[in-house]
This record gives sequence, structure tokens and C-alpha cells, in this order.
Amino acid sequence: MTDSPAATTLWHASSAEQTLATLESSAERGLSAEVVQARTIEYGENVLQHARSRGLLRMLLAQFADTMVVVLLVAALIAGIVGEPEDMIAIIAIVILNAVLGFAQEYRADRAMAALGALAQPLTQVRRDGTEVSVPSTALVPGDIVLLAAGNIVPADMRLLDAVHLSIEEAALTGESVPSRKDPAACPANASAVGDQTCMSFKGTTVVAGRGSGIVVATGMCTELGRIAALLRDEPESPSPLQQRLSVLGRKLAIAVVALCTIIFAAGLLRGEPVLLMFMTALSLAVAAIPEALPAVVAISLALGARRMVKQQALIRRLPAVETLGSVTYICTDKTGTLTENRMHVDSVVLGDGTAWTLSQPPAHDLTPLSEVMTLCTDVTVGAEGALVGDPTETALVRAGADVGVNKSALDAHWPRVGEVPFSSERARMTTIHRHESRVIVCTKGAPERVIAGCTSMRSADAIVPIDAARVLEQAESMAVSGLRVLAIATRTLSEQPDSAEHAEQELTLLALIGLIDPPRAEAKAAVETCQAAGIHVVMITGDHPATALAIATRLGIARADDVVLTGQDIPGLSDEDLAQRVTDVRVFARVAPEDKLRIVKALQSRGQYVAMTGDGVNDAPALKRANIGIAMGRGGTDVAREAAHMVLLDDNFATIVKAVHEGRRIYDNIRRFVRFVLSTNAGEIWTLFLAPFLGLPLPLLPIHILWMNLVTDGLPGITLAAEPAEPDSMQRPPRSPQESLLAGGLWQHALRVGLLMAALALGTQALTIRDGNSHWQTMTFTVLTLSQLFHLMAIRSERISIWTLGVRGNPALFYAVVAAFGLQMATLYVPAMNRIFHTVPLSWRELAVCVAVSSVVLFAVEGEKWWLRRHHPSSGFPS
Ligand SMILES: Nc1ncnc2c1ncn2[C@@H]1O[C@H](COP(=O)(O)OP(=O)(O)OP(=O)(O)O)[C@@H](O)[C@H]1O
Ligand SMILES: [Ca+2]
Repeated sequence: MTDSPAATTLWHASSAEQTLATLESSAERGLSAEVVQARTIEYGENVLQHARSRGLLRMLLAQFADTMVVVLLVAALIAGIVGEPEDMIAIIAIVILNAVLGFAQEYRADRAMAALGALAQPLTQVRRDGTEVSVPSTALVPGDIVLLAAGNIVPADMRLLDAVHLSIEEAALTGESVPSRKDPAACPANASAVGDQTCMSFKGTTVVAGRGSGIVVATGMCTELGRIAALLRDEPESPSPLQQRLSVLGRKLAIAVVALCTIIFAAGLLRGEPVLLMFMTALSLAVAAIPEALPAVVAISLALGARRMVKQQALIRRLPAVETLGSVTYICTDKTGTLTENRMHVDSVVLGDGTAWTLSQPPAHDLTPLSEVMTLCTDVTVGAEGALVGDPTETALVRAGADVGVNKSALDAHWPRVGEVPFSSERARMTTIHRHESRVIVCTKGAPERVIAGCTSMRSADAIVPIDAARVLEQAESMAVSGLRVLAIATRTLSEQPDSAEHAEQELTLLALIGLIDPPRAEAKAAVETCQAAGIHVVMITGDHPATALAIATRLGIARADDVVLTGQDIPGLSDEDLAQRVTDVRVFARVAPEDKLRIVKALQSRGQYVAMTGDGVNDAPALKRANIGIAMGRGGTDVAREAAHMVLLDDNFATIVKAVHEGRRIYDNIRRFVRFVLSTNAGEIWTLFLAPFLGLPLPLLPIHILWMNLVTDGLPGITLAAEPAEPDSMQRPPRSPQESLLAGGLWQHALRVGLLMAALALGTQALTIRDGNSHWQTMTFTVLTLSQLFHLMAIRSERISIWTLGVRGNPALFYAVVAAFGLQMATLYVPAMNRIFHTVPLSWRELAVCVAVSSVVLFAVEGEKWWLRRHHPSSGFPS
């Protein structure tokens, strides 16, 4: 990468023209594809160099760096030198196999996360070859002409070319959180500090309002941001709450296991077993039974879960969100575009005096002046073949205008725009100013109450009359009640340009109220029902009119028609305590400002709720950050909102949130299943070795057996529990408390019980076979324990549902894993070379049948437990 021109030029001191000339670009056409290609080679990608990502070798070596594995390897070496080298080789082989499997899993998870990271890359609007295109911001090169809009994160350092009300918050660079107003014309030559360079914008800062364009002068590490070394270090992803709790659990279990292994070791010595054998036994058991891999398993399930979710259009940006999604008790959602289709069309036009008609009727009045005003007052652009590009509310207006013969392009050419106040959710309106020769017109559209506040007159059926504001508002209300989105359109004629655009929004003449239809999404109603069954409250939070909001909410089953709607006017008057009091009764919040969203989240959280909140604007970011699950829109949303969110809806669809919650519950359940399985099998092994000496039995298993079981029966097939489909009732039970222990619902009791049963079966087989004078007792004990773990795996797939109902098809991976593990176990019995390594003997058919029959008791016992659960706790998910 060569030095960027930024290193040598003071861009802020050169004019826009000079900058364009130096970088050989053009404001209208941008760069050509060839130049972009050449400059990409010259300057590299527009990325900050992150702390090196973990290489493959490092990842592989990390598998061996685990303390327990190191201890085992060292012990195996010592054992090999003083005792049997065959054992040593076998142990090392198993450890390597284990590490390779761990590596494969982690690698898959890593790849999944990298793919998600690439998806989360923001796009930038650039002008290249004379057309506007969206490119990943990593693909920018110096000389590119970039278009900025409110909500963008500035993708590179730029010299601004033009700006309309452009204000940019530069706290990332300057620490100053008050946005600075940008002006391409004003740049003091001696403005050395970043904060003073008003004609520049810098990578990593955020556009909070307005729009503009600029020419890229520096990319990647050559940007101001790139120079600040401290900002380049990636924050490490902190472990998820579940992972943290698992490490605590793991540590406690480790202490217990070490204590038990010490007793086993001592008991063996007292009975006169060889020291080395006892030492290796105790050590193998410790390695096998300490569930130190659980946090890693969780990380992998979360990553793979995130990958599955993205296929359902939910992009996870923070991994722990996957596990906590299932705990959500409140979903606070936007209306427009999330619950509705955001595909609008004009339904009706109503004049100030109540004269109304729908678009199906031929207009009784000349609609051209109205249509011209509402067409001019939009940022819609006419793309190829006349397609309208822009905000759906605005394209609906332009389309309606076109229906009465108003041509957007021709109108724009006739009335060039000379000033504007852009739309913002806070102002809920937008104004543009246009000039033709000496005539100037002001066009305003927006929320009726805001626009009418600036109107002094209105158009009635046959004249311009003084406005009757109360009557018009009533009119708007009655349109909203039927679910229409209502916009007021107003205008004013001036003889000269006003000194400021804001001053233009007065003495307006109201032309009409426009009613727009935005149909609810087809799948939204069912998704709301699913939430209600799953104990999740759905709340609508919208910038729209209270009556429109309530009408749509009622249609979707979120609210009842007589529910109260809390509005943005009510909320500031409520103290935090009052709001917290009332918040859980409200289903619809309307005309809400982004600050109110933050207060609503806090109020719900203070009531112990676990809140998911959607948002799309710059000012939604604090609420998204604060929410337990902040959800941004992938299509309609801003970069800033996406950056702040835990999850991005790629299709902006409410139903996708519900799917993600469903998936989150499934993933959590599967992690729980895995923990249940691992703890039970470990308990089985421990009980067996611990109890044997007290029952006067010889050492039931050799170290190699223990390690084999650890790998073949719980390590490998256990992982396939992650592929288990959701239980059919997973969305019919209340959300799990995020504080709930992983071991809740009788999990550890189950593990102890089943472990004890496995040990009883193994030791019983051992005792009876020894009594019969059969020298095959160790092989049989080993086989019973292994097979009983496989039987347990099949039964444990559901906490309640019988294996006969589950069938094989729900989780074929698990079925194959069980078959494979069974085959491998048979290999240790019947392949002569394996006999030598495992110190086993080929069992007779009768002996094998006994082993299978005895171990199947575990399956029937666990099925019996489930049957009892279904009988006595028919409704609840997890009885405690
Ligand atoms: N392009 C626009 N120009 C002028 N006014 C608009 C425009 N878009 C929306 N409005 C008005 O501003 C209000 C607030 O808009 P905002 O985008 O905050 O919320 P919304 O789109 O109505 O609903 P939601 O918050 O559910 O997305 C709208 O109800 C409408 O009256
Ligand atoms: Ca909106």
C-alpha cells in the first residue's frame, strides 16, 4: 500500500475544484471502473487493520493448550517410559483425534462468524461511471464520489462537495458529542484540528441529519481514524452469560471430580493395585469427567445457531444475543415496514372543508396544483424506465401525481429546488423551496398537526378560506381511525427566497389531507399470535398518528379497539416511576420520539422485563443499545442503528423476530440437552469407578476405556444434539428467566440419577460375570457402560416427548452418530488389533446380547421418567 495523498496534502485548505482535479475525479461522473480497479491495487481496501485474526495453526494448537489435555499428555509420556508404550500411543492418538474434532468444530464456527461479519458490512452510495451504485464501504478508493445521508457512518475521509443541513457527530475522533454543521464552502486554511475542518468529513463519524456528497481523499489506515491506534484494537467479544455461568459450574465440578478421583486413587492403592495404573486411571477419569469444554461447546452452538438464523433473515451481530433471545418477554416494534408492508398507495384526498374523494372516483376538482406540490416535496428519483426510487411514503405521492399527469422530472426541471428542511422523525414534516424565474414556492408535507400549526388558510371546494384547524384535525383523525396514514400537504408562494428554510414554514395554505394505505404484512398477525402463546408481549411503538397506530394494532391483534394509546405528548409529563407503573398496560405508543423509546425500554426493564426493541433511525441507537436485544432494520435502517444493534432484520419483517426467538429457544434447549447428557455420562463413569472398590470389585475400567468413552460416546455423538429440532411446544411456554440456572428443572438430579443407574448396570454386570467365573467381565463392563450412554443419548433428545413420537427423522445426524459409535465399539471387541490396544476380548453373541439388553434399561428408565413427567406436569415445559 502506498502512502495516501492525504499524508501530503492539506485537503481542507484546497477548494472542491482543486481536490477533484488533484484526484482526477469528477463530481458528476465519479471514477470509472478502470480507475477504481487501478486505485484498489494502489491503495488497498478501505479497511482498518485489525488485530490479526487467529490463524489456523494457532487454533489447532490451542486445542492442545488446554490444561487437562497437557496433564494427560505428560502423564501418558511418563507412563509410556516406565510402563507400556502401546498405551501411551493409544492415549496420544485419542487426544489428537479429540483435538482434531474440536478444531473442526471451532473452525466451522469461525467460518460461520466470518461469513456473518461480511454480511454485516455497511454499503455506501457512490457515483461511478455517471450512475449511483451501492458498494461495500471496503471497496472505496481515493477519488470516489460518496453520497451521505442521515444515519450513515462516514466510510472514508472526504472533502465535502455539497451539503444540505449536513451535520455530523465526530465524537469518535474529537470526543465532542455535539454534532458539527458541515459547510463545503467554509474551511479556514489554518484549521488544523479535525473538529474545525467544516468542509471535511471523517471515517467513522456519523451523519445525524441532512445529506451531502464528498470526494474520498483517504481510505483505510490513512484516514484520521486509522491513525488513532487505540481505536483499531477490536474489543474482544465478552463471553455470553451462559458461558460465564458454565465456567463457574465447570470449576465447581472440577473440584468435586478431583476430590473423587483422589479417593479413587487412594482406594486403589489401599487394595494393592499398581501405583501407575491407579494414577493413570484417576487422571483419565479427571480428564474425562471435568466438563471444561462446555463453554467452547456453547460458543460453537451459538455461532452455528447464528448461521442458521441468517438463513431466516435474522443477522446476529453480537453472539450472546442468540442464547438470550429465548428469554425475551417484550417485543417493542416499529409499525411502518415491520408490521406493515411499507408498500403505500394513496387512497383518498380530503380538502380542509371535508370535501373528500377516493382515487377510484374521478376527481371533481383540478388536482394538479396539489399533485405538483406533493411531487416537488419529495426526494424521489426517477430511475431507469421510469421506476421511482425513494421512501415508500414519497413514491406513493409521486405515483398519485403521475396518475393525474404530473411528471416528476419535468416538474423538477421547471422548479429547481433552492432550499429545504429535510424530513426527520422529530419534526415529522419536510419542506422544500423551489424557484422559477422570480417566483418562489414553498412545499411542505408531514404529520397533520405539525403542518397545520404553520397554516393560516386552507383550500376548500371552491376557494381559499381561513383555516379551521380544529375541524381539519378532526378530519385527519377520522381518516386515521380507519387505519390510513395521513399526511397534510401545504404550500405558499413568495416573491423572493426566504433567508432561512425554517422561516418558510409559516403562513402556509393547506391544500389537502392525503390518506395512504399501508397494508399490514400477511404473516404479522400469525406472528403476534405466536408471541402471545409464547408469553411474549407485543408493543407497537410508532411515529405515526395514534388513531392510525391503534387501527393497525387492532387489526393485528396487538391491542383491542378500546385500549389506551400513550403518545409522545404524554410521555414527557410522566416521571420515570409513573411511566414504569403504566408501561406494562400500554400496547400502543404513537407519535413517539426516539428519546421516548429509551425511556420505554428502561421503564420495562425496571419492571423486570426482558426487552427486544426495533429501530431504524440515528436517534434510535441509544434505545437499541439499552434494550436486551436491540434490533435494527437491514433494508430501511441506518448504519448507525445497525451498528448499535444486537441483531439485524434483513427483511425488516416482524415475523422474523419471532422466528429468531423460536430459534433462540431451540438453541438454548439444545445446549441444555448437551449439558444434561455430558453430566449424566460423566456421572456414570465416576460412579462406576468410585463405587467399585466399596463393593469389593476390582478396577472396572482401564484408562484407555475411559478416554475412549469420553471421545466416542459423549464427545462425538453428544454434539449431534445441537441438530435436534425445536420441541413442538417451545413457543407455547413462557420465556425462561435469563437468571435461571442452566441446571434448573431437575437437570442435575437427572444427571445424578441416570449416572447412578448406569453405574449400577455396569457394576452389576461386572459382579455377576465375575461370580460366574467369566474372564470377559472387563470387556462386558466397558461395553455396558458405552452402550448405556448411547441409549441415554437417544432418550435424552427430548425432556418430555417419547422417543417413539420423536422418530429418527427429526435428527438423522444423531441416528448416524449412534450407529457409528456402536460400530466403533464393536470394532474394539472384534478387530484383533483393537483387542490388543484396548485389552478387550471378542464377546460371544450371548454375552453381547446381555450387554445390549442390560444397557437398554437406561432407555426404558428415562422414557419412564418422561412418561411420569407428561402425566404429572402436563403443561409446563420444565417442572422444577
Ligand atoms: N417523507 C416524509 N415527509 C414528510 N412527512 C413524513 C414523511 N414520512 C413520514 N412523515 C410523517 O412523519 C411521521 C413520523 O414518521 P416516522 O418515520 O417517525 O414514523 P412512521 O414511519 O410513521 O412509523 P414507524 O415509527 O412505525 O416507522 C409520520 O407519521 C408522517 O406523518
Ligand atoms: Ca419510521
